[in-house]
Amino acid sequence: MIEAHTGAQVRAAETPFLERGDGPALMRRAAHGLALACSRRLRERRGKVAGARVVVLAGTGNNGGDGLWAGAELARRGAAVLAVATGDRLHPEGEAALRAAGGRVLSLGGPEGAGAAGRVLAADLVVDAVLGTGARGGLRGAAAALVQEVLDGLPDGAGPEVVACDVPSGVGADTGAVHGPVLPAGTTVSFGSAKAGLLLPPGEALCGRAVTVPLGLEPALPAPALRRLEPEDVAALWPRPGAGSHKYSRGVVGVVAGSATYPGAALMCTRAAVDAGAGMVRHLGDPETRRLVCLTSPEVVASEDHPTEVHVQAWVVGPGAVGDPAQESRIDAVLTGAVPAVVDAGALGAAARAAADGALGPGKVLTPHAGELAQVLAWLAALGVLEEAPEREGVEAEPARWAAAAAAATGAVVVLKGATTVVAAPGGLLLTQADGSPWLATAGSGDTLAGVMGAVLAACAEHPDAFAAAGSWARGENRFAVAAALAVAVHGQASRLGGLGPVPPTVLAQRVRDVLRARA
Ligand SMILES: NC(=O)C1=CN([C@@H]2O[C@H](COP(=O)(O)OP(=O)(O)OC[C@H]3O[C@@H](n4cnc5c(N)ncnc54)[C@H](OP(=O)(O)O)[C@@H]3O)[C@@H](O)[C@H]2O)[C@H](O)CC1
Ligand SMILES: [K+]
Repeated sequence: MIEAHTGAQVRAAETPFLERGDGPALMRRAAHGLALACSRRLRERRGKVAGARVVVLAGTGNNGGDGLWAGAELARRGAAVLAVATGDRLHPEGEAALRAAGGRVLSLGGPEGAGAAGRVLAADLVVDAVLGTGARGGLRGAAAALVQEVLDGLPDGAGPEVVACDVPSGVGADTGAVHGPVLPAGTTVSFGSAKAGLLLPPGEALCGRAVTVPLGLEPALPAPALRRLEPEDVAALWPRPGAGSHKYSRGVVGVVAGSATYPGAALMCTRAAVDAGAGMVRHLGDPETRRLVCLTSPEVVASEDHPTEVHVQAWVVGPGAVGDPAQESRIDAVLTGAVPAVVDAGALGAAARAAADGALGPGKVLTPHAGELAQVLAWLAALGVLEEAPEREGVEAEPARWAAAAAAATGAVVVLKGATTVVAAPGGLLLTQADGSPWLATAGSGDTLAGVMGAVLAACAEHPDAFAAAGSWARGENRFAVAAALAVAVHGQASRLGGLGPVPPTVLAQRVRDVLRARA
């Protein structure tokens, strides 16, 4: 499991060390880890550190200090190191160390400043140490202009290796928000803990591979602000049948999906629930869709019942269920009922209305993409539950903020789907997953995800401690968020199985089986 913290959390854990006078030691440790990561990149790129051209973009604070100390270490290993001071001052000890090791300093505001972009573009490696956890907003003035000039001058697919110090400057360390121009990093080396912004969209796309350097303050860190499940967590947590299991104890998934206009959504959703290992799958829908479901997935029991007439552990409602009054009535019954449910696509509007009325039942997991979440937020604002609602672009700029706002306003888990998917629980738990291939962005892959999620939700619905192996944070109501993150992770892993390429949703469902078998 990757655990990430906010800047404030790391600073709080750091305070006792600073009070004991250990600040310089912490910085030396951080800088050494940064220098090691830079040396590794240089060896990969050109075989050795000696003779490499290194530019350190150094801001005025401790982030700049880390960069300068790391630059000093690289200079001692024979690199030609130039620090570009982006502000009116530099960390004094860091600057002295760099100069003592033979490094040089150029002031961006001085006469040589005009040549700085050329020096950056000609470098083998650039350390981005302008802004860290103390940043307010993004790069400004001359520093922003320099980075923009470098971005404009970067040749396609080439240019210097960029190593970001703690966080790429301009990416919000806590939010992942991108403020102004940012130099995309190949590697981000963070200290004490990964900062939450490295695992949040849209900033994550600018962070490259993440490396964390331990500083010794880790035991003093509080519960993380954000978590991410890794493949070994998925293997450990995915619900598996025991010797005494039977189809009902493993979890029955009820699917309210499809309509005469969109029968395919029901086929993909039910197929995925079967392939993800549900004990049993029931489908409720119109006669033609039911016939097709039974033909493509004979394992599914299809009927014209109302949800109040069948017993399931979890529902999936919404995929393709539009323009059909009988389906809408079934969806309303599920939303106001006590059984957990994945609420997707056409059912999201009804969920927002139910939440505004205080009628949304417990254990609901909403699965919008950015446009759908903007719509849900607009409904919640119109119904007086939220004060403001952003456009789709606003959701994309701050996905975690708006997923969390929707979770708090509805009392449901919100799964905001994207290249990095954000899972926000109403109690504040936050997980993100970035396992999927870009080929996942295809019609029907959301129907498949909903089916997979329904299978996990059904398995944990009656077991508050289903994921307790992950820690006490995963217990109780939070298990629904863990179930959602597990489904997103497996769905993403399935999309990458066998290499990158097209993955039609029906093929994806089969690959879910393969992922689960491989992780058994
Ligand atoms: N986590 C740890 O235990 C350790 C962290 N280290 C490193 O320290 C930074 C945080 O350092 P800090 O000095 O608090 O903050 P920054 O270096 O990020 O930036 C603060 C300076 O930058 C100026 N500032 C703020 N916003 C902007 C902006 N948008 N544009 C330009 N300049 C900005 C601000 O100056 P002002 O005069 O404007 O207030 C500050 O001077 C952390 O990220 C780690 O890299 C330790 O080295 C090891 C322990
Ligand atoms: K930085």
